[in-house]
Amino acid sequence: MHPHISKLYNSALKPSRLIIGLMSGTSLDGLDVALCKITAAGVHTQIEVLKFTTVDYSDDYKTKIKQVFAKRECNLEYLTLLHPWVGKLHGDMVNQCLKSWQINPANIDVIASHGQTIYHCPKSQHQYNDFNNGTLQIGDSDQIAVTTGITTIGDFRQKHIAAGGEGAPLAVYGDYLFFSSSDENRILLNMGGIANLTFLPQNGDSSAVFSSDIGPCNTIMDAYVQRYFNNMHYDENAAIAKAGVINTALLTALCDNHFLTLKMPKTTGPEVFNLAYLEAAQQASNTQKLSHQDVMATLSRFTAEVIANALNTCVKMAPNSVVYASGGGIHNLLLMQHLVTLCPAIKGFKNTHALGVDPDAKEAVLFAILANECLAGEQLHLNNKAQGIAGVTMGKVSFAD
Ligand SMILES: Nc1ncnc2c1ncn2[C@@H]1O[C@H](COP(=O)(O)OP(=O)(O)OP(=O)(O)O)[C@@H](O)[C@H]1O
Ligand SMILES: CC(=O)N[C@H]1[C@@H]2OC[C@@H](O2)[C@@H](O)[C@@H]1O[C@H](C)C(=O)O
Repeated sequence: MHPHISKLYNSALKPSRLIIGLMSGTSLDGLDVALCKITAAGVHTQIEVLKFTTVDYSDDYKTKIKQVFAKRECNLEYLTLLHPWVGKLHGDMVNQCLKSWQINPANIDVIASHGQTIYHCPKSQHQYNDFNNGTLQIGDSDQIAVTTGITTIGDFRQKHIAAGGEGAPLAVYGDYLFFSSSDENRILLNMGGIANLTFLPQNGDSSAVFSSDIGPCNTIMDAYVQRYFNNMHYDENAAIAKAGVINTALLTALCDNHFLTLKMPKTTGPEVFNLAYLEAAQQASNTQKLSHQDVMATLSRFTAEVIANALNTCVKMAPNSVVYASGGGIHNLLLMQHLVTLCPAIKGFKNTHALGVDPDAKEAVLFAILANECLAGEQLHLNNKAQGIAGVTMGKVSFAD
């Protein structure tokens, strides 16, 4: 047996493992790095987040990714070169974290790497009859493994697609295993570039559990700020949006979209919800001349209405649901205020801190859970046909040597 196989086998047999979860989301703000101690697997999973940080991306990284990100057409040579380059960079970032945390890489069982989504293409969003669902993440795991010397599990989304899913949201697995409760109906709401939710009814009926993208959260607002405000990545504390007035005509045009009418579960991305989407809505509502503040105020309300519709659909199925939010959008208090106003039937808005997980770390932790399942899990029986997720174990293994 090759030594790397026996090392992996031994990791799988251990009562607990040290796993580094890596998440690079659609907002392109940085690489989230969560060092987790995960004990057991499946419904017995226990997690301790030992360290968490976000390693900020340089402007150079953002510029390079934006050459291809969510674009229907791109330079294939550039994309081919970006794939190993991003992997190497993520590996370097992990090394930098381990050094500053004074942790010996030999003590880490595996790295769980999400990679950088470049294009997400569910069937509902493309016109090719011959093709089903597709999604593409770059940042090759072999590069991470070789750079860090740590076995790396990556490319999680492809198995979900192979099993009939859309490749997202994968949050449902970790959310179900770790955040389900027999005491309350829960909705785990992630507010990143795209908003998604996992519905966890308290009756423990796994066939009712589902996860779905909702629509845009920060993605259009971030793109707008980046286009019109020099050196700003996002509207910090909603300062711009708060100075504006909601425009009803633009709001109505923004809400008029096919994806938003589809039933959950469904997935989407910045391929649909982007500046072109806003510009089309402005044209349709003849609101091209609004101030930046009014546009941002309207986008904020639009985001809140889209998320509120999804939450209100869930709360009809599970009264007294409590929302546990995560992701950068929770820091946008204007958005959160709108949500509370629009969702009177939600029993409470909390964040995942209340459940023991830093809301900014949650997605990175979820990928550590998926890697743990890949190593030590048993077949999952969610029996959830609507989602097409029953019993798949995700991730591809890259060895360092
Ligand atoms: N103080 C703040 N005020 C307003 N918005 C904020 C604040 N802090 C973070 N954000 C928003 O959160 C975003 C980052 O969120 P996050 O890191 O969860 O996204 P992501 O993981 O890249 O997205 P996804 O989950 O869709 O892949 C920022 O781009 C910004 O829009
Ligand atoms: C294709 C892709 O990268 N999708 C992301 C994105 O960011 C949020 C939302 O859209 C979600 O579907 C997904 O990420 C989370 C981690 C998920 O799969 O659960």
